[in-house]
Amino acid sequence: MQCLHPDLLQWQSLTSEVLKPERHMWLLQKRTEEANNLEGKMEGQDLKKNMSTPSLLGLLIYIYAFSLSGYLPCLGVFDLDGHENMVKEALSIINKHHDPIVDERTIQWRNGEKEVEDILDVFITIRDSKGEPLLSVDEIKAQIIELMIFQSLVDNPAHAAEWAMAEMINKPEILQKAVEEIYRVVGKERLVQESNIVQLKYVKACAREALRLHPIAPFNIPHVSMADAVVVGYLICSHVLLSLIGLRRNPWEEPLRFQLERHMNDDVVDLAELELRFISFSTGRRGCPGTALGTAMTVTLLARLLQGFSWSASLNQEQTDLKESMNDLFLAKPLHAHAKPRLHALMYGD
Ligand code: HEM
Repeated sequence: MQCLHPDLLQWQSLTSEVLKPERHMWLLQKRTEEANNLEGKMEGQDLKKNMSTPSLLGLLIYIYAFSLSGYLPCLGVFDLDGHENMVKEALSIINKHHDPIVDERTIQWRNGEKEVEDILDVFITIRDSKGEPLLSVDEIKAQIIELMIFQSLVDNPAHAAEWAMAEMINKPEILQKAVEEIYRVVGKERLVQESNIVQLKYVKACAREALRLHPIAPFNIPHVSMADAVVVGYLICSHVLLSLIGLRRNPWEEPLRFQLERHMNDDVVDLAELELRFISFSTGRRGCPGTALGTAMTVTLLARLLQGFSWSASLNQEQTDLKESMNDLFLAKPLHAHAKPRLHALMYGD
């Protein structure tokens, strides 16, 4: 039985094509190069230096922001809260940065100078059942922004790793155990690889606990179930949004404590939580298709930060400040911590 809107079916087949397991493996080499660059560039660098990133993060705020015209559409033309203007401004900055890359790449394909090397190439070359390009150039540009904002790809792994680090620096015994696990499994002579993730149970529990305690947004992407459903014993009526903040608290003891034991009893520790005792990647038909990629990025980032550096609160502070921002669920102030390299200099590249 086909019960999905054709546009949704197209969107789902597109995302499953772009994020299918073969592609995940195919892009491993590129992710490893990026991770290696990060290790080398860590000291003193601003990791959010891409000029379009602040605009993307700004857009995330407006996905959930209260807007009067959302309730009284007739007021939409007045843009009373200024959201429309701010979203337009942010989109124009993002487009200025991304459009030339898409345009140049499309020309390379037209001139036959290119082969499939990354997800942008996949978007350009993907065909429909008649062999025609599935997406126009404008649709490709829209898809890329969509992938970056709507799926929070741009910051979900960094958000989880930043919160995990902030929590762990305040709990040196946890930090120490995670580092010991990394040295036991991987050692000091080579950097953590994605293939090690399966053995890094304790590090994964740290990332999982960060995802539980610090979701990136207060509500799930506006997906609702069409019929009543039971989630962790709670009846959720149809058309109700799940609150990520509520779920991080309800089924847990001492829910606001960063406590790893709650995850260590399972034989396998995964970042995905299929029983929805909290929401990391969610589940079901609209669950995150980037679970494998999101897990790989989050755990590798966290593990490499722990492997490569000794961490402490920034100078003159005993603890990191764990206050949440007033406007969103990010740290009120970006994490500033003291990182001292502890591997051989050759491990940090040039
Ligand atoms: C730590 C990393 C990530 C987390 C925590 C995460 C979490 C989520 C969540 C909670 C949803 C909503 C599910 C729902 O409403 O039921 C979602 C949707 C989605 N995510 Fe992720 N995600 C992550 C990384 C990624 C990555 C790396 C990609 C792709 C490159 C991705 C692609 C998507 C897509 C395409 C959807 C929409 C699915 C749909 O609408 O059917 N995500 N993600």
